[in-house]
Amino acid sequence: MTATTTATPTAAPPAGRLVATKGHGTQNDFVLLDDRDGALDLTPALVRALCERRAGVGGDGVIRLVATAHVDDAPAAARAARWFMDYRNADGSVAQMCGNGVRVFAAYAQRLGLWDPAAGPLDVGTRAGLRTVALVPADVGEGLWFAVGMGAVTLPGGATAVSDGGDAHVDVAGLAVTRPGLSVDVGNPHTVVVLADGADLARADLTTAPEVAPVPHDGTNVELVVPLGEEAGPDGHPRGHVRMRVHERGVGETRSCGTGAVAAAAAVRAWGGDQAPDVWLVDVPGGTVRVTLHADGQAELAGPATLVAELDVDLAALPA
Ligand SMILES: N[C@@H](CCC[C@H](N)C(=O)O)C(=O)O
Repeated sequence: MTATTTATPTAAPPAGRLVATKGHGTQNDFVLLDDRDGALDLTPALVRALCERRAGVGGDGVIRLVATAHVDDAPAAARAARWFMDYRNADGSVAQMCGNGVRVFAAYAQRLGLWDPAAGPLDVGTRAGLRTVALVPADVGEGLWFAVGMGAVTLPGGATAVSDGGDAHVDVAGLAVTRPGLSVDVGNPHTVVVLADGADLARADLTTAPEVAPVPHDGTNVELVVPLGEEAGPDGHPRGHVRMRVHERGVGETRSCGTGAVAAAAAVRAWGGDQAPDVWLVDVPGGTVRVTLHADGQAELAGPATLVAELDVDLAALPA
């Protein structure tokens, strides 16, 4: 049951202009567009121009808020949501899901008057299915975080043991040897590689995409993780802790990836066996998020979402 409100439509911008909002979740940054009536022709070229960091607005991706009724290729499960997150990577490609993005989408829906958190969670349609967002107390710092029901997390290559490491081989520039990688599906594809320590993590060169073999059919996001051990959580139960860097499909290295954090937690728990914790803090260059892995295979991602600026974009001034 979605808790959306009936908001008055915004006035259309003048011809040649686009009203946009800039936001981020742990410094994974996005250009947000209010296209609730589905009138915008969001071409790959427009996405690339908006995301361009020097001549454009700058972002790891574009998030278009649109009524699900206007999305022809929305999966059946997403049709229960009134609003749909149409997510595009900075290179113009379409992605099924974005864990940081869906939190920022919720903050944006709230700002637009389309969601009242006091009335209940927000249902969000995505290409990976239905996602649900609610406000929760922050784990790190003050204020509120956005907690997202992320759906099922699966290991397409099967569960693995530490000694096996995974179902793929990953070659990361800057690291001497090829590492095992574990494929994790969070609605979008991930390959998680465990490293020994922070020195290895710092040494990894993510200015080029890690080479994954066998080559994933639809590409993959690659997470490099270093386990940091366990600590007691606020409820007294042990909580796992990892540090992560990520190379995102369709973008390059980013300062955070929410689906990647879920994949990292799922992989480290698979390597750790039955005794591994269900709750994980994942430190990324842009901050910290919390992942909860439920016994039924469902995951929750919690973290901050920040709206930074309202922008009046001159389309004619964007790079070609
Ligand atoms: N940064 C996002 C993931 C965005 C999509 C990804 N690059 C893909 O192509 O699958 C996140 O926070 O999950």
